[in-house]
Amino acid sequence: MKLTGVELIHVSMPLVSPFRTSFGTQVTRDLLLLRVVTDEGEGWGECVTMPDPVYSSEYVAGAADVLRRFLVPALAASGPLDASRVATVLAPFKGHRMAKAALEMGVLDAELRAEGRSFARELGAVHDRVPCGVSVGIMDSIPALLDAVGGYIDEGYVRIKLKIEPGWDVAPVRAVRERFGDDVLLQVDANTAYTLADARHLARLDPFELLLIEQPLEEEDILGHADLARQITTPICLDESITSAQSTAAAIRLGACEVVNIKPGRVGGYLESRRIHDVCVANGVPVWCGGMLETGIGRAANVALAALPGFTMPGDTSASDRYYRTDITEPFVLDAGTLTVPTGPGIGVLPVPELLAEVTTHTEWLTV
Ligand SMILES: CC(=O)N[C@@H](Cc1ccc2ccccc2c1)C(=O)O
Ligand SMILES: [Mg+2]
Repeated sequence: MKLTGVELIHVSMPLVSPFRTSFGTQVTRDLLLLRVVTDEGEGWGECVTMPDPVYSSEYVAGAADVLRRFLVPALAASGPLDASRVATVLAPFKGHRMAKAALEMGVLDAELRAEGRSFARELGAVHDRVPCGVSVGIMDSIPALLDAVGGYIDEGYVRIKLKIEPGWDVAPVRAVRERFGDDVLLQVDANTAYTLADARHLARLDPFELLLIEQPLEEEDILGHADLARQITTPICLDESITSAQSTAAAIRLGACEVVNIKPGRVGGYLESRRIHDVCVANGVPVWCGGMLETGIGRAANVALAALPGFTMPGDTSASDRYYRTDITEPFVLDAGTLTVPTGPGIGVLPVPELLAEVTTHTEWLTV
């Protein structure tokens, strides 16, 4: 398979409602899609960067630049395309895992479509459908939060995740427990908003029997999470800190996490995601699939990944309408709390051209 070129497609999609986290409030999702064109057909990749480097160090314009000047030229110069070699070809360029993940995803999709093989089969999926959780933002009031949570439970979501930050943590968790009871699967995500000095405060969440607390401390603070784990009983899950199979093994060995959130964009792709899954399974650490408000393109691949055996906890693979009134692919619709794993070649979905055109702000063709 030979690379003909890559089209960068900048997309801006309005969110159905503002999504507030400890790092800010989003009202639209501005992201980058890659259309990888080869002599044997096309493949699609989704770059999950945000416009600003507030979730991680990557951001949309930076990803476009590193793809344009370094990653795509290197891939083009590396000879015949082979998805299993993309990470090696791109390794000389440090970091930029979300940009690398998008390019590898596009090559893998093209390769698998040409072979008539699905992501699910390539990655080793063992389920036909995956149970879905939902991520609930920080709200203006407790009543508003309870309305939102009640709505998601009515829609069938099997797990509720609440975004928290200092000043919005114990009270919302207590209110959800009091309203919806102890049987609701409930977890929280701080997106690095706390420090080890908050340990005693975070221990006040212990009585609420949460499944986990996600990324309470900053990305680099692996030892801090290990120290925190000795001061609270709520299991710690890492998100931003998990960047590779190697860093996952280190975090587990250091006692920094009991659960892992796997996000293909954050770790450099779906192949590294499978390696992280394997490391976690070997260590008895449950994993779940995180979300970056992907379009149906990334969502399709995430649902396939979430069907691997070690994904034993519901992830943030929510339905398309959690974030978008209109997705750019056929929408993913919740069915009895689950999403169905795509079975078609590659990621199994394609953008609907007129829907993609409506949300495309600009495109750039990278010749090779
Ligand atoms: C579903 C979920 O909570 N995702 C991320 C945080 C997040 C939140 C908001 C976002 C807005 C635009 C792009 C990416 C975003 C990622 C997380 O688990 O930490
Ligand atoms: Mg998170």
